[in-house]
Formats: sequence, structure tokens, C-alpha cells
Amino acid sequence: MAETQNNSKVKVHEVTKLTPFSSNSTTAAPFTLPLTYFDTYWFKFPPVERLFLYQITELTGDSFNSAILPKLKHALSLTLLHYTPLAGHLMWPPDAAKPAIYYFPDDGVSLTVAESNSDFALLSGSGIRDAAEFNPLVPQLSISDDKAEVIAIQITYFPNQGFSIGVSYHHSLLDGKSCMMFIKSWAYFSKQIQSSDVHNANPSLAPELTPCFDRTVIKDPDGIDMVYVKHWMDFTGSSDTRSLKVLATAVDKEGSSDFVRKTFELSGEDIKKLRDKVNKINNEAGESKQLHLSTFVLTCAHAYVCQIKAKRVEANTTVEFAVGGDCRGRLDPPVPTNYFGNCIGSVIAEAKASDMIRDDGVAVVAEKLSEMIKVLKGNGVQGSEDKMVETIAMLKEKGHVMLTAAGSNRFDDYGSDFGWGRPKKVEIVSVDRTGAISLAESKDGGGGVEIGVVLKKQQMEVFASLFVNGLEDL
Ligand SMILES: CC(C)(COP(=O)(O)OP(=O)(O)OC[C@H]1O[C@@H](n2cnc3c(N)ncnc32)[C@H](O)[C@@H]1OP(=O)(O)O)[C@@H](O)C(=O)NCCC(=O)NCCSC(=O)CC(=O)O
Repeated sequence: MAETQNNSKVKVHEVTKLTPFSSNSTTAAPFTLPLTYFDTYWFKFPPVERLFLYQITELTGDSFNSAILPKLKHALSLTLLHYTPLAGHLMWPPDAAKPAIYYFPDDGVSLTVAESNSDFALLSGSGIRDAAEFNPLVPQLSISDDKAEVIAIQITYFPNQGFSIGVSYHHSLLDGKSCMMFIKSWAYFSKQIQSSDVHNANPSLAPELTPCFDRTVIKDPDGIDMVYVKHWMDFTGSSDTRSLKVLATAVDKEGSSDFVRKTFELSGEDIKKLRDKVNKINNEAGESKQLHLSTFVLTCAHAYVCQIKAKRVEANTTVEFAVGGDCRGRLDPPVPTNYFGNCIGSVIAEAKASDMIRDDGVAVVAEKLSEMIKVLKGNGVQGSEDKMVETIAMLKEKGHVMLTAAGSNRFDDYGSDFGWGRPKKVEIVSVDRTGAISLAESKDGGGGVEIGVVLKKQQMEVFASLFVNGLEDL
């Protein structure tokens, strides 16, 4: 039984292995899926954890166990038939130059079923919540020296309140787009089961949810995949450089008891005001640059300035920014939009904290992010040794301040309806370790964005007031 700070408890009822659905006509054959340079770039980054909270008031144990859980399990099994690599493992055999995903019949995804007596209304709200309360709702991804799970899933029942679905996945094997394709496919089958009998069938998925596992679409004539592997091996520097273990995180989860989580929101109107403000500052400065002032850029710029101020980062500190861009449509030739794996290209840049805390700090950061996104066009999208050298140098720097965003305001997280309605709340739990903000489009649409932030309690109070005041000043 996992016990969190304020005595709320999560009791694990079952840990089981769910295999891809098989019938006489359909059984997944063994296979190996190689890693591309996108995958090997993210090889050592810690897992991503997403949580979807579904409110069903008056949900009883009987109806959870008889109606919800069996449908979710069966739908998951059907989904895995289409997403078989998720049931496999990352391994690095002694005779292989780099790790790969290996799937063998009888492999499956670890599924934890648990029960929580936490306050669902509080957890699924936007107010200040203990960050540690969320950890028992997502499963631990099993990663040892020689074997790593690709994904692990947890379904948690909250008596009389609802249920949650938590997923933890290997950053090098799935990006946000892939994760959301998988979740949407699982949700699709779950809804199908409720309206028809698909128990013995092998139902198909819509084209946009049908994953493409073709690794040859990522061209790598210079072998950048192995260049990245070698850099990671050098960086690890331990006796077993071929270990699959991932990096320690920015914030140790065990020591995160004084961290809190809060969700902020920018409406479409707020974004417009931020855009007008940045344009006005630029016009007044006589700047004629064409800036890319998207919702993403303006949201991050506003949140990053609040973060730097709330954390009281010293003015002479060099602050690093990382933007992860989905490169499917940016590569030449483009990769299919349903490509499943990791296709995130990262761009890193820096600025002085002193420039960010100025009155025009939002414009400074917006310009920086705008330039970074432009780099993701053309050659900047391809892998290169320089990119890895830069990344490793940043990781080596002690006490560096890194600003980045997980998730996206284009993933339609709130569209993940398994048949019992849209989620009441979505969270990227793992930002409590990485220090990133998380993004999702507003639940109610309208061009707004939800921003998930984890900070120490006192910093959060400052952040909240800066976030609101920064908008009022517009
Ligand atoms: C690099 C970017 C972040 C930059 O985002 P931007 O929004 O600034 O830029 P953009 O070119 O995509 O879009 C700019 C403008 O184009 C239009 N536009 C683009 N795409 C659109 C779409 N799908 N629907 C509607 N409009 C769209 C809008 O007008 C938008 O402005 P406006 O916005 O004003 O309407 C993005 O392109 C991108 O790649 N996003 C995906 C990032 C991602 O995969 N993150 C997950 C990383 S993995 C991770 O973090 C873990 C995990 O998630 O699991």
C-alpha cells in the first residue's frame, strides 16, 4: 500500500500482464524494431507520466469491477494487437551495436489496478495540490540494466468519485503524439465495446490512429543514431556503459514533499492580448522582425518569465530553453503523420535571466522561442553530432536553469473519452521531476491553453500572482 503525505492511500489490487488480443486468425509474431536517431537522442531521458481523471459520481466497486474494468482491459488488449511494440521491451543484446525493441509472443504490458481514497475533486481540480499525491496514480516503468518496459499502465478506482488512467512510457520509444494516438485508439475500442460485441473480432482503426512502425522513413545516411549512442555511453561513464538505466531526474521524487502542482489557464483572449503586447514592444523598439507569435510561443514566454521570477533566479544566471518539435511534417521527405515512435527534434538556446525579468521580458523570451522554432525548419530538424554535444554539455552543467514544455496544445488530450465522458482533468505527472511546464488545450476549447506547473509552495504563490498580474497589466 503506497501512503502519501496526508495519509491518503492507494491500495494496489492487481498487477497483471496484458497481452495483445489473439484469436485463431490473429497472433502477433515476434519482431525487432530498431531505434532511429530520434529514439537514441532521447535514450537516457526519464519516462513521461500522463494521467487522465474521469469523474463518475456514485461509482460503486461493483460497477467499476463489472462494467468499467473488464471493458478497459479488453479494449487495451485489442489496442495492443495494433500497437504490439508497446508489449515488447527495450533490450541491448551483447552482439547488437545499439538497443532495440524486442517483442516475443506472450510479452505484454504491465497493468496495475488500484484503489484510492484521495479526494478526487481536489486532485482533478486546478488549485494547489501536493505534487506527491499524484505519484501513486501512475505506475513505475520497470527499467533495469538490461531490460526496460516500453509502457506501463495503471487504472485507479476512486469509490463514489470516478477512476483514473495513468500511463508511464519510455521517452526514447514514444513521443507525445504517439502516446496520444495509443490512448485515442484504446478509447476508441473501449467505446466500440460498449456499443457492439467485438469480443471475437479484429476490429480496425481509423487511418489516423493506425500506427506506422516503418523505421526506414527516418533517413540516416551518416549513422547519427550510433553517434548519439556513443555520446550517451561516454556520458554515462559507469562500468556498464551499455546499461539501459535512464538519467537521474532534475528533482528527486523522494525529496519532493514540499512541491505543489497547480494548473493555470490562458484564454484565447489572453493569448491575443499577449500577442498585441509583444508586437507593441517590438514596434516601439523599431524592430521589423517577423516573429512567430503562436499560442505555444506566447504561453511559454509568459509562463517562463513567471517561473524565473518566482524562483528568484539570480540576474546574471544563463537560462537555457529547449523546444521539442514534432518533426514528422518537418523532415524532407516528410514522415507519415501516423508514424509511431519518437520524432521529436530538440532545439536549445539561452538567455540571461536579467533580460527575462525586465518589463519587456515576455517579448525577449517570445523572440527567442520564435527563432528556435524557425530553426526546426530546414536543416535544423535533422540529427547532428553538434546537437548531442550541446545537450550533454547542458546536462553536465551543475545547477543549470532549464525551461521547457512537455505535452502540447494540439494533442486534444480532453478528447480521450473511453465511453464514460471526457476526462475531468489531464496532468503530465512527470513534470515534477523535470521542472518543465506541461501544456494541453483548454478543456472547453476556445483557443485557450492549460498550463501545469510544479514548484515549491512559496514559489507557487509568487508564480500565481505574477501570472495573473502579468495579464492584468496588458
Ligand atoms: C514546435 C512547435 C511546439 C511550435 O508550435 P507552434 O504552435 O508555435 O507552431 P506551429 O507552426 O505548429 O503552429 C503555428 C500556427 O499554425 C496554426 N496551426 C498549426 N497546427 C495547427 C493545428 N493542428 N490546428 C490548428 N492550427 C494549427 C495555428 O494558427 C498556429 O498558431 P496559433 O497557435 O496561434 O493558433 C510545434 O510545431 C510542435 O511541433 N508541436 C508538437 C510538440 C510536441 O510534440 N511536444 C511533445 C514532446 S514529447 C513530450 O513532451 C512528452 C509527451 O508529451 O508525452
